[in-house]
Amino acid sequence: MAVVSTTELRKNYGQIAALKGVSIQVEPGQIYGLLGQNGAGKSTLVKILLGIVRKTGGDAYLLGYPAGTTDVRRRVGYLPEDHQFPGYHTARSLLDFYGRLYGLSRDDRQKRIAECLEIVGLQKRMDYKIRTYSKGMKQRLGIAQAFFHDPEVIFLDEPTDGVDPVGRKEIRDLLQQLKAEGRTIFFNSHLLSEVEMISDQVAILQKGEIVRQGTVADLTRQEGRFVIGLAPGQAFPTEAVGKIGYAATRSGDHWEVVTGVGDRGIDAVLGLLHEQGLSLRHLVEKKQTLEDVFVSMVESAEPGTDRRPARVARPVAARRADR
Ligand SMILES: Nc1ncnc2c1ncn2[C@@H]1O[C@H](COP(=O)(O)OP(=O)(O)OP(=O)(O)O)[C@@H](O)[C@H]1O
Repeated sequence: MAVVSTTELRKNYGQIAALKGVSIQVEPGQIYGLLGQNGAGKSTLVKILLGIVRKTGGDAYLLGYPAGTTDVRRRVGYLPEDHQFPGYHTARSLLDFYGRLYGLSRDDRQKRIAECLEIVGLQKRMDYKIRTYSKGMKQRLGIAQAFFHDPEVIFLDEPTDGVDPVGRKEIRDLLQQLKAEGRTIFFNSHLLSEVEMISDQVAILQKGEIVRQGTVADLTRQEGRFVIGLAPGQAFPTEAVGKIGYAATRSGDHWEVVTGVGDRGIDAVLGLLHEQGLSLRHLVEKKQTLEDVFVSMVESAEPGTDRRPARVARPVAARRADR
């Protein structure tokens, strides 16, 4: 059973169509990365799944139940974007507070606090006030809060936002650890290299629509392009390769050979190199980065149109109706 399943999910905020028929599936034990520009609808999708915002149409299921089902929330952890834990709390007192909300006994809370803070590497600072924590420490504490009650699925909104490269690596390792424990991780991020490094599945959301989804390998593959390197001093037989119907261009110390999409493959070129007594030192199918894929997806959008419009204060009744 899919952990998250949406079909033709739609959400309108008044005139604004935030989601225009989104269909996604997240399988158990995956790290699922949701990408999109500001205002693409990422938070809206997560908020519908968590029952914070009501859908306008379509279907949304979380752990097999309609999104928003109260009992399912116990099985879910959530780290919101820009969380602001009160600075007067310590890591220990904050998790104790959440433990009481979850209805854990005093003994269970003490045990779980020690375990969780050890996992996120905050045990030595657990009695310091949160206001003395760095951004990376606050994010790690936020993640500890999200998995404190041992949830099956964890939603993380920009978990590495504002964190330095070392802190980001620590958070990536932490997410891998949570995945190794069998949890499903659903996260939003603007940091495409992060998403590329840890996600099993990725979806790109643009103006309320999923424009690409698949594994990182699927999304970044450039079918029909190979990069070849020969032993030092050997010249690539561009002309001979051209005669058998392949275009080759030099790129630094390597040559890029276009085979085109289909069954043709690169074998004929390799055979020719062999016949000519050349020695192959490097051969890979060319890949693009997730950033290349993402930029090519969104560059067709008119500049600025995907930006979140300035919020205008609206009557309370209208805002309630949007929920
Ligand atoms: N409560 C609301 N009332 C009216 N419009 C809203 C509301 N919340 C979001 N929107 C609009 O819905 C669209 C999607 O917003 P959403 O916050 O889901 O995008 P996002 O991808 O999470 O953006 P960001 O990366 O900036 O957090 C935007 O056009 C936004 O202005």
